[in-house]
Amino acid sequence: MNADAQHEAVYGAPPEMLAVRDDLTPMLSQYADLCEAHDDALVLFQVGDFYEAFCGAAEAVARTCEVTLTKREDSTGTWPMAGIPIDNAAGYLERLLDAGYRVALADQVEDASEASGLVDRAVTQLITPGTVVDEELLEAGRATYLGAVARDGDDYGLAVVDVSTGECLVTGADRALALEELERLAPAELVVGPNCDLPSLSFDPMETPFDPDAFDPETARETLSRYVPRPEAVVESTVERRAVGALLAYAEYAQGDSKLEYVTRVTRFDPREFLQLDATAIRSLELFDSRSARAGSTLFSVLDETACALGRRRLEAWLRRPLVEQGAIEARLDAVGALADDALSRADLRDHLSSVYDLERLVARISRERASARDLRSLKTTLDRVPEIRETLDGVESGLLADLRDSLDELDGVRDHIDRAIVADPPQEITEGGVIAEGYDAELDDLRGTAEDGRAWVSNLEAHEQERTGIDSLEVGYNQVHGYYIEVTNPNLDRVPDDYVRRQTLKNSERFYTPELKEREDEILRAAERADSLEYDLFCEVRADVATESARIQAVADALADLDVLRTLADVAVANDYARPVFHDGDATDGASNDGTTAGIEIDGGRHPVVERTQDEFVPNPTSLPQGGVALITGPNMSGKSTYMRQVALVCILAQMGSFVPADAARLPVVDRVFTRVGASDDIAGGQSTFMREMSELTEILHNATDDSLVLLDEVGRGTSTTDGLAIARAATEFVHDEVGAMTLFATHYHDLTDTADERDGVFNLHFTATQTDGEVTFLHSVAEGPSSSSYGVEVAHLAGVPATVVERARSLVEADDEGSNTKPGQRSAHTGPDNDAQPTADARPDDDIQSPQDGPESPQDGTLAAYVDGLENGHRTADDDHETEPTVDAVARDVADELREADLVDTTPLEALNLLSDLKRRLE
Ligand SMILES: Nc1ncnc2c1ncn2[C@@H]1O[C@H](COP(=O)(O)OP(=O)(O)OP(=O)(O)O)[C@@H](O)[C@H]1O
Repeated sequence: MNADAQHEAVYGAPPEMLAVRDDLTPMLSQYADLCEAHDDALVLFQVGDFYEAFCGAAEAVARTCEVTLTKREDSTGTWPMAGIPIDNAAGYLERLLDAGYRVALADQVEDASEASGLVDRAVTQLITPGTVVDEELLEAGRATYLGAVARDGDDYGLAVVDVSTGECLVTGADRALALEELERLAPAELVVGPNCDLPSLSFDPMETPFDPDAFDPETARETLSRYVPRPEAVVESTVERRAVGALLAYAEYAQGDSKLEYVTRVTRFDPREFLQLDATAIRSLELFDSRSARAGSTLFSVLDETACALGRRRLEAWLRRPLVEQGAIEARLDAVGALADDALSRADLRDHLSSVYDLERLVARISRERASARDLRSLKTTLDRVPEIRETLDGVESGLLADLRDSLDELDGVRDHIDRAIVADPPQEITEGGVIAEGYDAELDDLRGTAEDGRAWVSNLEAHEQERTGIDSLEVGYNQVHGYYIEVTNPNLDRVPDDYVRRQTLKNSERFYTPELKEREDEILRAAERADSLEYDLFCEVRADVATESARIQAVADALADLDVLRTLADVAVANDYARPVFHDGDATDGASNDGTTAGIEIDGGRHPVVERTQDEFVPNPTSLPQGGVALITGPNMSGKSTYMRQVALVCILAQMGSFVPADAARLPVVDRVFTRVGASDDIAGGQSTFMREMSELTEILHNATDDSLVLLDEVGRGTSTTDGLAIARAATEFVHDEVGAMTLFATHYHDLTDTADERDGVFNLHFTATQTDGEVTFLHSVAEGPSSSSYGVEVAHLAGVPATVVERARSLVEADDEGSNTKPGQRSAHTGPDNDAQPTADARPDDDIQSPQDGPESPQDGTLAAYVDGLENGHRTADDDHETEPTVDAVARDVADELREADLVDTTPLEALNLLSDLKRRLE
């Protein structure tokens, strides 16, 4: 989409114009200059009411915006041209952005009527996915980030800014963590520093080339010092400083090389201060985006009862970044609890917050000098709510709510100022008067008085002149071109007095003025014009004055956002019957845990917050997952395994973001990370090798999970042959149990895997079942202890109405397989086949010996999964695994390789070569 080749003809001055540079008309010459100066964007050039583009850029605009490609002809040539109307440019700009273009708006910066010759034009704004500030191009409830990444050896710095609100975040981490954070923040546009070497990302940011010098440590310090007094106090390393410095430098450049006044806080965070959710987990738990077409089928949409855009963005941030500090989590839970218990305050808060405007964006517009008088009034309306909100919070018992109430600065000065200065219902335009309230400025009142007196004199003039001249039909009127006039019809012209001066002749009448009328007119116009321009100046002064309070207003915005989220979480908890989770510190004596293991996740009557909304009757299920425990979950397709696993993860995430949870009760540890690996068939990776993806996600988990992590494995190993799949699944289970110690839920169709529970204390089986009632298959959706019956799949096939002959044949195959098989892990056995008989997939392939990629001489002999699988297959890992290894692909491959090595290609005819190849291939297969 963002093809450079495509942009070559679009960005920069059109070569055909440069060829006749000296002969171009002044306007096109100005266009070419601006294109040259902004050769990293498509220049849209204001000509009156249109933005125009020429040559290659015109073709791109015409194609992308579906507008007509016309041409401009002059003495130097014929130039392809396309234009978009300025009045509704937003929709067109959006299309250009979506098509991957960066756009520079070259506006007329002087009044065309005052210009002597060519109107001055300048690029006033660069519009790119990460720098858009126009309301129409922004999603109200979502932060749009611009990001920058810098690298120093193994350390990465990452910074993002939301240019529409001024929120600026910076962090530093090793490569893996930084990439994870980058995925989580998913900036719309990314400035990548030298040598960063980023892999392909799961989202699709516009990568922006920018001056590498901006990443220089000293330059970055200088940039950052424009925003914070002591850069060293904000960031923790040079690489963080380089990232945030370059980021701000680019944002300034995009906003016309000026400081971003509304960036009043640069906040550093450590990813480890939050529950880490990588992009895979965010996606597979469907926190924000759902793979299902059903509306409202994400966790965010279930929670989103926010009353204002501030709250909506904050809710998203909290859900993306649940906490790990128990005190902070409890503070949020206390606040949610207090509001949940107080329906009246909750309703009042909702009411007040729903009339709160998007303060963060308002303040940014005010600082950027783009706010209108209406924006200032919106600010006032919002601030008017603050005392009421404070009052509502007076009676509510919670430390956090009390703190938030205290930080709600009433900003009386700002409110009064706006109230005194700006009329109650100002016009959208700020240059045409009617904006400043009466009594605010004496000079303005005088000027308005003069204009008013003049108009009053004119309105009396008609009667006065009718009486003086005796012409009853005489009229006094006004038009834009000629100003005030006295109109006399032709039959009365003989009675016109001598002081009437002819102004205009019409068909049936003449228009006149008198010297006094002219004088009054000049007076009125002078006063009105002067008043308009004074109003504009006064308005700018008020706006600038309000801008000096940006930081205080942003602090109010911050508190309102938090309040809206806490109120929302309370609403959701009450409406959906959620319970307050209790956190324990992992001590078994602290309760709940049964058999001496350390207490882990204990949930009574847990529900999936999203699925329960779409289901007539959702069956709640308990969870008891000790710390370090691995639950192997079996059961037929559609029985509820994935839903169950996800609901456990969602309960943990909700709890750590400070929300009540969909359960009767929950006792939880604070988890440090949630990992998910969902099965190949569920994977949206599409054409890529899903197995490779599955394995790299598994590797990621096994490397990074800790004993405080929650791991969901859904059908791991399904992407390859049954033998390898089962071996990998077993190895992964053992590894995660023996080496990692993470709380793990593993849904599997490999029935053989359930044996692992006999070998390891911390591994246990759970299962889901189905029954048949009146010929209908019913999934009970309730979890039970122990493994699912191994032949269950065939029974489900039967229940599902698969023809009897097929079911019988399947049964006899299972029995035959049972009799003739080993039960060694890694080999097909009676139960080895995935028990998801209702779903004939790749799993149903006959047994084969495709070697797992981890095998072979290069296998690392360390504590990795690869080594583990290797060990298993070679019989060294498990004490009771004393079977001979089946003839493996190793031996065949070695033979084939030897034969290839020995083949004398010089003396081989093409036919012989083909035969050899075919033979080797057959043996390998
Ligand atoms: N506890 C429950 N109560 C009611 N309905 C449920 C419950 N759990 C799941 N369901 C319903 O069953 C459907 C299938 O559930 P789920 O995808 O979890 O099954 P599964 O066992 O993981 O299937 P597969 O093995 O094919 O992935 C869900 O979409 C939901 O409609």
